[in-house]
Amino acid sequence: MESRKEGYRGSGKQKMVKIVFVIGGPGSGKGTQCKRIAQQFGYTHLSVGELLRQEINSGSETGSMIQKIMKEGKLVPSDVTVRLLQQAMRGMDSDKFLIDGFPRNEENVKTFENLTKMDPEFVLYLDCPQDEMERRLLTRNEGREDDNIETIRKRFKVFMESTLPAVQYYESKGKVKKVDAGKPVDEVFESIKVIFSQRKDDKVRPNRHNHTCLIL
Ligand SMILES: Nc1ncnc2c1ncn2[C@@H]1O[C@H](COP(=O)(O)OP(=O)(O)O)[C@@H](O)[C@H]1O
Ligand SMILES: Nc1ccn([C@@H]2O[C@H](COP(=O)(O)OP(=O)(O)O)[C@@H](O)[C@H]2O)c(=O)n1
Ligand SMILES: [Mg+2]
Repeated sequence: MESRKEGYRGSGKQKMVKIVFVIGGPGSGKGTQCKRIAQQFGYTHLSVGELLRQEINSGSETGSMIQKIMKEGKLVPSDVTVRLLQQAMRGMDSDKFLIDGFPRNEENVKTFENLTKMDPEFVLYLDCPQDEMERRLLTRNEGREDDNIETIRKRFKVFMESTLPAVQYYESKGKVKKVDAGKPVDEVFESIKVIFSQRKDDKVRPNRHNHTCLIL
């Protein structure tokens, strides 16, 4: 399917943007691969988890609500998440967004559709065995409150019960590109490169100013 830019009207201003969602279990390598994709193909990388952590660090009331939910490995209400995402997209002078860690459930999907009237170009699904994801998270060492074995297990459960149905929704629309994310980083990126290189808009190497990863 040819890529198609969507009108983004959330702020009153019209902005033509293209979005790709990156979904995968906790520790599947979303952040790692998104950085590379952003650099090589000129996308702006937005990590929804990082946006939520920024809100926690701002000390707002919403932030303390988010912190409790994250610690439990649960999902933040979609209106909060999508609002943060919209704000971040509005603030960036970019027309290609790689949205990492979103959607996480069907409510995320519906809220995004309702508020932005946009559809992703496609959904990159990083498929990784759970024991490998667990190993990676336990050695990630980013000081995250949710990277402990108890919360990790809860996050796996949420992934199976809530996120996989969202993947299935996009599968039914023919929008999912799945890669085996259990392999070493470079090998996973090789598979991802094939997917992005096949797309007309992404073939051309981006200009250098487009390489920014906004949040990470
Ligand atoms: N393919 C891979 N093989 C081994 N380790 C990986 C791989 N991809 C990522 N990692 C490491 O695993 C941890 C989780 O990766 P990350 O990109 O943060 O995943 P996610 O954003 O999906 O939770 C990090 O420490 C990262 O360096
Ligand atoms: N769409 C999203 C994304 C993240 N989150 C919350 O943020 C946490 C961390 O998300 P993340 O994407 O940074 O986690 P990783 O998969 O990168 O390990 C999740 O476990 C949820 O609590 C959410 O509620 N909704
Ligand atoms: Mg991540």
